[in-house]
Amino acid sequence: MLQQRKPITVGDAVQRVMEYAFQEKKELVSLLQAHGRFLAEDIAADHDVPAFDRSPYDGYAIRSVDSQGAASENPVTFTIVGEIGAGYVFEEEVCNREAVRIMTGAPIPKGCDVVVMLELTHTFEENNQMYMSIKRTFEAGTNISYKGEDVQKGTILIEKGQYINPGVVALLATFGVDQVPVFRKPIVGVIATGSELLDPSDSLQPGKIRNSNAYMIMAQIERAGATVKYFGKFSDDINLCIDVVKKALEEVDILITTGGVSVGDYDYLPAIYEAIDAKVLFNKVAMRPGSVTTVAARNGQLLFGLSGNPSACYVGFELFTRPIIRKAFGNKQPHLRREQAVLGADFKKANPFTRFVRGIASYEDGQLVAVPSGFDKSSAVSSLAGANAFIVLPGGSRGYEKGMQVAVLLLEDLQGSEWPWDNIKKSYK
Ligand SMILES: Nc1nc2c(c(=O)[nH]1)N[C@H]1C(S)=C(S)[C@@H](COP(=O)(O)OP(=O)(O)OC[C@H]3O[C@@H](n4cnc5c(N)ncnc54)[C@H](O)[C@@H]3O)O[C@H]1N2
Ligand code: MOO
Ligand SMILES: [Mg+2]
Repeated sequence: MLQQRKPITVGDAVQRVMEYAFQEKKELVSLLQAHGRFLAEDIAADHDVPAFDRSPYDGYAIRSVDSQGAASENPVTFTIVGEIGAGYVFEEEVCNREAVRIMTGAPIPKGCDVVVMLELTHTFEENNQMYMSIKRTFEAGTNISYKGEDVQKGTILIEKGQYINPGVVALLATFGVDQVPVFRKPIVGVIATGSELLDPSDSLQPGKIRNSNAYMIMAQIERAGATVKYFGKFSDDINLCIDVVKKALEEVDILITTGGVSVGDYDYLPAIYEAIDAKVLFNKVAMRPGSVTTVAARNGQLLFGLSGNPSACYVGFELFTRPIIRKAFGNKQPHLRREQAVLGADFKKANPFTRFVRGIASYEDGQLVAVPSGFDKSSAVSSLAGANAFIVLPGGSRGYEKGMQVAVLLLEDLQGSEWPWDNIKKSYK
């Protein structure tokens, strides 16, 4: 007699998985390789930025005191005593009614406390000497970019766990971090099971389908930030699959299989977990699609048994595997970012399990609106391409109508959320 599986809530299932989060590991990568990684240490400023007072404009550096009395009917003339471009230092002290031609980014010469923009000056030559005149006064400090005005020495600039975006790369370069401490990417193995599977390059044959899940999961692993190790597709042969799973576990941090987790005659994953002494954390989740998602643990390693149905497989990865990967990066918000949205279309099919409808969330007049992205069966592959969100429809006996408030989980978002599973309630008009 078939043993009934007991469904648990999605939140409980995710929690069971997160208890197996593994130890973060650090490595150094060159700055050129750092984009898209996660910082493994806080980075503090070891100098001010700017590191010296500098000019924000092209013009003339002068002493404010010398501009006193300047007016349109009373221009004040300065002797130009030198010129300084960015990257150079003007060594002499600037004295009474002297000006130094200065370029944007150059250090302010000693004695000067004002930069006059070139457009406000008149330059002329007399007896082989260059002069400059101005027709207004300037207060001390006009047009000076002060040392430390951007960043002060000692400030924590970027915290451990921060995603390294182009702006973070700029800071790392500014502070000379050319070997960047980042969290090591977990290696995630992928195995596809199913005697019906063909490679994408194969021609279709009767009863067969192309293996889309493995390629989809590999792209999801990369989107989550981890490294992929693909072991291939295998027919439903239990002994072969046991060998492959065992071998794969020696080479990866996490192992994902797709297919074979339900109750069919050739659904061998439950037997495989038993054969290799893996402890099943759950094998039924109160969700659609992906109710058969099974997760097992063995020697601290997690095995994700994702469904063979493409939409179920996709959802299972994002809800259960993604946060484990993000956690390995010291990320404090490893789960999909949750937002509130207005349902943009009726979804009348009631279901006792919480639905994760693949959807498109977009702003309309400042309001986030979510609509399904297409065909909604667990077996659907077409609706995945357009999806940027899951529309979360809690289980119940009634359907949902356009205009209701719903939670959405955003798929392409880097910010994530700490724990999106509390207070997901039914919303009735
Ligand atoms: N009697 C029951 N039957 C089923 C149940 C159930 O509770 N009782 N659950 C259904 C649900 S829900 C799902 S989801 C599927 C899960 O199936 P499996 O995870 O066991 O996966 P398979 O049987 O191997 O395949 C299911 C489906 O997906 C296609 N598939 C498999 N691998 C791939 C791949 N790599 N790329 C693309 N498509 C793939 C496969 O051909 C099947 O059509 O079980 C229900 N049945
Ligand atoms: O696990 Mo199935 O995806 O609920 O449809
Ligand atoms: Mg099956």
